[in-house]
Parts: sequence; C-alpha cells; structure tokens
Amino acid sequence: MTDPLTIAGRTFESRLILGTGGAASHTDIAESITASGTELVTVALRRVNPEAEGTVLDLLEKLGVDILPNTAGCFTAEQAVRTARLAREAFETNWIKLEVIGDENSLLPDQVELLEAAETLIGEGFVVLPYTNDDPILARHLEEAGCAAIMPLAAPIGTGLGVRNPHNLAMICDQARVPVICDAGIGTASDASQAMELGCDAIMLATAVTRAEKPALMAHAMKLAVEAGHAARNAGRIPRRHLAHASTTFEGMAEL
Ligand SMILES: CC(=O)[C@@H](O)[C@H](O)COP(=O)(O)O
Repeated sequence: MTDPLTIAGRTFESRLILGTGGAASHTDIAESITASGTELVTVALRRVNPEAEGTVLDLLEKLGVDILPNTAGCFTAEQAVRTARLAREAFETNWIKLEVIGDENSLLPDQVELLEAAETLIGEGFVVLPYTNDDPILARHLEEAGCAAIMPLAAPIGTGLGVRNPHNLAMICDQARVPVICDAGIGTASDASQAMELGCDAIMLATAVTRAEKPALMAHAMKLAVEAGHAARNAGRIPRRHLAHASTTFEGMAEL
C-alpha cells in the first residue's frame, strides 16, 4: 500500500534509512537491516576503510543495500567538502549525506558551514542530502541551493528524545518541494510514526536500533511505524476537537 520514495530520480520502496553507528556486532547489523526492509544505509567515510576486507562495507554489499556515504566527524565546510570528494572516489557515488557539526557537546549542525559546504558540493555535481536543524528558513535556503532532500533533526543525535519541535518539522514538510527525511533523535517507534504523520517522507535513524536491547526487533518496529505514519498521513486524520462529538448522531433515535 505504500508508494515509493523518490530522491533525485532514484526510487526506494522503503522509507527508512539506517545508520550502523553504535552496533554491537555485524550480526546485529545484518539482522537489523533485514528486519527493517531498508534499501539505503549510511556509512561514515572517516570510520571505514573501503580498501579493507571484512568491514561493514562487505556486509552491506552482501545484503544488497545501497551505501550513502556521510561526512560525520566534520566541523567545517572545508573538512566536509574534502571528505565528500574522498567519499565520491572511494564509494563511486556522487550522493553524500552532508553533516557539518557545530560542537561536540550538542552535535547540532553548524548552519553557516553547512550551507557553504552544500553550495560548493552542488556546484561540483554532488547529490547533497544535508543533516540540518529543524529550522524552516535554513531548510528553504538548502532547497534553493539545490539539495536533493532536507534532513532535519527530530532531536540531537543519539538522544532518543523524539520530535522536539513538531510545529517546525511540519512547517518544513509543508513548504518543501524535495523529500524531507527526519534524521536523528528518534527513540522509539511512535517517534518515527509521529514524524511521518507530520509529513516527513522518510526517517533516518541509527541509535534507536543499534542500542536497543533487541536491535532486530526494534528495526522491525521502525519499519511498521514508518509505514503506519505514512499511511495515516495519506489517509487524512480527523480534526482535533475540544468538545465531544458523537460518532453516531442522535437524530432519528427512538424515544426512551
Ligand atoms: C546526523 C547523524 O549523525 C545521524 O544520521 C545519526 O547517524 C542518527 O542519529 P540517531 O543515532 O539519533 O538516530
């Protein structure tokens, strides 16, 4: 029943993107990916050696999922651009999940450096998917710069706090003409559903699965949650009311 997701002309049946950061083992990663139904997994260039054998890359290849390289660990536009160029060579893809982190405590994006890096990379022919704050104005600037999707956070990376600012996230979704992928801060299945119900086109998450007590089971729950949230959004929810509204009218009811 779910319609496919299209990003920059590429179509995905699954609206869930996974990261592998924090996973306890390759077995956990493999079981979680299978249970989630994801087709796209993000990998930090700075954490893997594409030349080495027996890495997570071999595993992803075996599982038949596509790799989305990211610029995790970059704190300036210059570092992120350099990392993206290396990733393009190493992974033979011009897709990049662009992360430019502002500081180590919050791991929040540096908006100024992010926009600068996005503009440079788009100019070099990259398909840029930027991890950004839940700021509708910045989201608009990133879209106008030519980003293929916008990836606003639900909450800071690894916090599992869920959607902190549903109003902003809804505004970003309403105005965007490119896919909106809620990225980071998802803690459990209801958070993923909520983000989808607010209008997000997809969810990107790592910690909620990799650090769950049963990662594969949580990955399965996330799959269902993303599908449920997307279906509910498309179904058109009832308006919220302050007063009760009888589901059956009293009209024509027999007198007691
Ligand atoms: C921007 C970033 O690094 C996120 O994609 C992260 O990988 C996922 O965040 P969570 O671990 O909070 O899901």
